[in-house]
Amino acid sequence: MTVETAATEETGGSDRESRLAALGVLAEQVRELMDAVVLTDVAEDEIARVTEEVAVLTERLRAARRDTPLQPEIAPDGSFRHLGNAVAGDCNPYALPLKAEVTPDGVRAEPTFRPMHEGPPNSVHGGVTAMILDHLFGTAAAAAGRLGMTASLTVRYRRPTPYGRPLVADAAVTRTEGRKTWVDGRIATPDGTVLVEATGLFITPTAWLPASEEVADRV
Ligand SMILES: CCCCCCCCCCCCCCCC(=O)SCCNC(=O)CCNC(=O)[C@H](O)C(C)(C)COP(=O)(O)OP(=O)(O)OC[C@H]1O[C@@H](n2cnc3c(N)ncnc32)[C@H](O)[C@@H]1OP(=O)(O)O
Repeated sequence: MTVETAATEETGGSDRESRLAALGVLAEQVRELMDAVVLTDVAEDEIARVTEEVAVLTERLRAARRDTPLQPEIAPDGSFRHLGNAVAGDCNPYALPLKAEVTPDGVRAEPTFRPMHEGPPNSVHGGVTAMILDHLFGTAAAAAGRLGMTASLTVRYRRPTPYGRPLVADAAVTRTEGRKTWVDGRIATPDGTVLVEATGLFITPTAWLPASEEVADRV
């Protein structure tokens, strides 16, 4: 795994940080746009006008483009970040973005899902909650010095997951064996009602072993 270090101030890092912050604001605005699309009830001719305007904006952004989304890197403050990631990336409109914090037991987050995550009527799609747990589990493994790829994820859906209100998610490593790491966790309401729980198996690719322990302090 190759992780670049973000540009420093001497190499124009503050300009880059400012641009990335602006991209984060754009991504958040696009999330608002996506919710507006799934909820809008405006007239058809207004939908057509908005579609034309969005097409123009899309072309403006395409005027200069990278080959891939933003890749993992060490931020100026020394922490790991992956701004283009589909779950945690501030600059990816598809991401919540999930903010995980390391706790004495593992990791914890307070995800709030959105109307655009609709699955069954009025609740969050099971694939979306599984994705969030998958990422949180990978973060728990990394924080324990066991950076890995998901080999399997078993999800148990206990209650429909609502959007529009803060929930609590946590994950912790339960067992290790060689390059294998098992992680358990859940998404629950703040009062502790479990909505989704899962168990994941993460495997550290042999090539990642040298970086694996080093990353723990950067998560
Ligand atoms: C400075 C940097 C900071 C970084 C700080 C990062 C912090 C931020 C964290 C972000 C967190 C993101 C979390 C998202 C995580 C994804 O979304 S990952 C994407 C989804 N997963 C994938 O794409 C994985 C695709 N699969 C693979 O690449 C490979 O199959 C794997 C999983 C790496 C394993 O390959 P391998 O190492 O070649 O495994 P192999 O030698 O065949 O088998 C090893 C052992 O595992 C077992 N095994 C292999 N596969 C499986 C399986 N699927 N099920 C059960 N057992 C299995 C084998 O049987 C074998 O067992 P033993 O015989 O040793 O008992």
